[in-house]
Amino acid sequence: MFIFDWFYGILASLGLWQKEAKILFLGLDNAGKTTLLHMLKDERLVQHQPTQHPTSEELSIGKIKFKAFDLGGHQIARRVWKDYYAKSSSGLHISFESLDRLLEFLVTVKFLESASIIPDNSSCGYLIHEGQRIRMGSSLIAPLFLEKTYSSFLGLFGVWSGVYYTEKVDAVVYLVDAYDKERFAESKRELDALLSDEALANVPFLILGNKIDIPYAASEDELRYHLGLTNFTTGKGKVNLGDSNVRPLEVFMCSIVRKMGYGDGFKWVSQYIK
Ligand SMILES: Nc1nc2c(ncn2[C@@H]2O[C@H](COP(=O)(O)OP(=O)(O)OP(=O)(O)O)[C@@H](O)[C@H]2O)c(=O)[nH]1
Ligand SMILES: [Mg+2]
Repeated sequence: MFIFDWFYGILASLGLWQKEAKILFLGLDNAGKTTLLHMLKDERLVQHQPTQHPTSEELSIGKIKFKAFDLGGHQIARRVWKDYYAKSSSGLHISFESLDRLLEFLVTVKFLESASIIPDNSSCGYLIHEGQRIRMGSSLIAPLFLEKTYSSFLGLFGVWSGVYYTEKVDAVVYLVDAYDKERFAESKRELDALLSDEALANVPFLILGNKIDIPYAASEDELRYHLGLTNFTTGKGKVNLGDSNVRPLEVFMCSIVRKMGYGDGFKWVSQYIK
């Protein structure tokens, strides 16, 4: 079948065949995340509006599953990054008010023992189900069992606005605009926050320095230096990190529009996706 062959070809060339991978595409706005996702998806170069809402491309053919999440990089969008990698259960996205009403209802019908929204700085909340405390992220993520069991109620309440799966992340692809040197510091800050987040401990990071087709874009060494990665990358090629507890991390320079560089990056990262 044409589609199969074509898709298989792309994944195989990226070393992702027969792998079920959840990959997050992160990085500042304008770094090239959406351009990359679409290039991987249909090898087409498309001009995109800045991403306002998280989108995901879930491609699944036969045994091959490949799920990429493209989260916007502008400042407000960065606040939801965490919802995509925090170790919460699978969930669905509902609004604050609706959640309040929904929880009250579920307690009344004794589906939940108790439920409360405990707002803190990140306005996260918890609900208690079968003695377990289930955290809900900043955008209020209720667990999937609600969706499964009570989707009709949710329909009734008109609260369902989409399901987000927040199981384990297999890899993070972090894009940096190598031409936009003024924003290296900002990009470093966001990267540092991700690297030091417990929920992402040991998750492989592929750092892509994009747009090297533009003259005067930073070199790989320059980018490593400005991102503070000079002594932290784990080596290109096949490096067995085995039980060393070291997070795979490497920088690859690329130009998405010229279709170069990122393939090597994906090949590199795929060896660390189990
Ligand atoms: N010169 C050059 N421009 C690129 C390259 N990749 C992406 N761009 C351009 O960079 C701009 C931003 O690309 P997007 O893919 O929309 O960036 P994004 O990271 O998704 O941005 P947000 O959605 O705002 O987070 C677009 O104008 C792209 O055409 C590249 O390799 N070289
Ligand atoms: Mg985008």
